Amino acid sequence: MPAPTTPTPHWPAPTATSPVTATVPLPGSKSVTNRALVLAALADGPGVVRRALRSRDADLMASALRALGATLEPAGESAAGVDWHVTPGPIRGGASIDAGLAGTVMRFVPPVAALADGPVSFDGDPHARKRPMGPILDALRSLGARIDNDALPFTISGPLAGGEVTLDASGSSQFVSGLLLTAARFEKGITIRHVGPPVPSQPHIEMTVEMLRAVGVTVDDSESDVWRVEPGPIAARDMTVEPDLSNAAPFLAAALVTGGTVTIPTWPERTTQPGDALRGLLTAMGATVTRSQSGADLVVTGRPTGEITGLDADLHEVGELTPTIAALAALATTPSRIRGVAHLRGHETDRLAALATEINRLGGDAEDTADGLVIRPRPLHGGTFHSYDDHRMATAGAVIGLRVPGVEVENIATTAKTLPEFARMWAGMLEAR
Ligand SMILES: O=C(O)C1=C[C@@H](OP(=O)(O)O)[C@@H](O)[C@H](O)C1
Ligand SMILES: C=C(OP(=O)(O)O)C(=O)O
Repeated sequence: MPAPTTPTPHWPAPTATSPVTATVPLPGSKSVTNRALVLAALADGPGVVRRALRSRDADLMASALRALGATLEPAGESAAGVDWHVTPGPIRGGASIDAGLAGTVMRFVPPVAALADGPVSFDGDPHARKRPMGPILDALRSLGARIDNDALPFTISGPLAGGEVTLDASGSSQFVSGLLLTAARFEKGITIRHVGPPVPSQPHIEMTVEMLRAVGVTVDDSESDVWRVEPGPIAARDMTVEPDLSNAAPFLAAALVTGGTVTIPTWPERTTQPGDALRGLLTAMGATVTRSQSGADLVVTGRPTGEITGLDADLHEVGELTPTIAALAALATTPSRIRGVAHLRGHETDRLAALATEINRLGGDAEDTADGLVIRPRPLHGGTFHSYDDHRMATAGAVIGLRVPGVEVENIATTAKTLPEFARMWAGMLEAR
């Protein structure tokens, strides 16, 4: 596939000269932040979203909700994030929403916009126009909205009353999450029925359902592939965002690659974040995964030799971990097969094609299959690792560069989508002792 070019200088990925020993505190989860902001903007009174992520995707969400009538005031901003004081307002029409490349903005905000008193237009980055939107836009149409296109850019006009809808969410769980987040505000609530191949990223749907219940919304998910939300108020709350466990992935991978130890503070005991699956995945690849003495932190240690074992894994539920796992697989001593992630072709870029192309560009042996990747051991060499404006491609390049001298990641700044401080945190991890 053609690699996009950008004018920014390439980032020389640092190569580790010794095992890393670092503690890496992570800012808040993108997925939790953007759900919490939507719920706060739709609530029945003022609320607070604490330790919210500041990043491109989160800032786009904040701007979108402001444009639709909510007031968001930042307080206590630090490296850990920001406390947003959110005061809901009547949902206003006439806004133009920039979704950037954020799936959460392009799928979670249109149902909010359908509550507005006038049309709302949406657009985003050039690649955002290629991301799948059809099923959620058709669902909104069948509930009464008028929408003039089947992908970005589009204009949506409500009102919609809610009711029953059937859709195929095999392309993205965000179609379901987006409808669920606003549904209590529809006059009739919603019943969503998924028909088609399995919905990916179930933990993200559980995250939506759990967060809705935490703000007093009644959700029935007792039948598989059917979700029913009762109409009613969304309670104003004080919510705290967990650290982003998917963004822990490249840092924890560094423990395996360098034969070192990486600690992530305040890893939740129980969470709906898919990043929690890293505990099992990294163990399968040779890591020792424990909790700190206090029990609060996650500690991952690689084999002293730095040897990484390939794995055969279905990542359908945790697709956003694929780029990091693929980077580790490219450094492993045995073959890997990643399955169940055909939907990654609709992510920030076609991640299956991009990963295979970039691993092979460095001399590796990777092949994209219909629903995943096959990666076989082969020595890698330096070269440019293109990021395709995809934050997780950029961090995958950084993981490979830890071991392979001369890797240069194109457009490292794209990590700002969910972790603007990535390059600085990466350098800090390598300097820590
Ligand atoms: O709801 C969410 O916050 C997300 C759901 C998943 O989307 P898909 O189901 O489209 O993979 C995930 O990959 C994305 O990073 C975030
Ligand atoms: C798929 C991802 O993002 P988005 O929320 O834009 O879908 C991701 O972060 O890996």
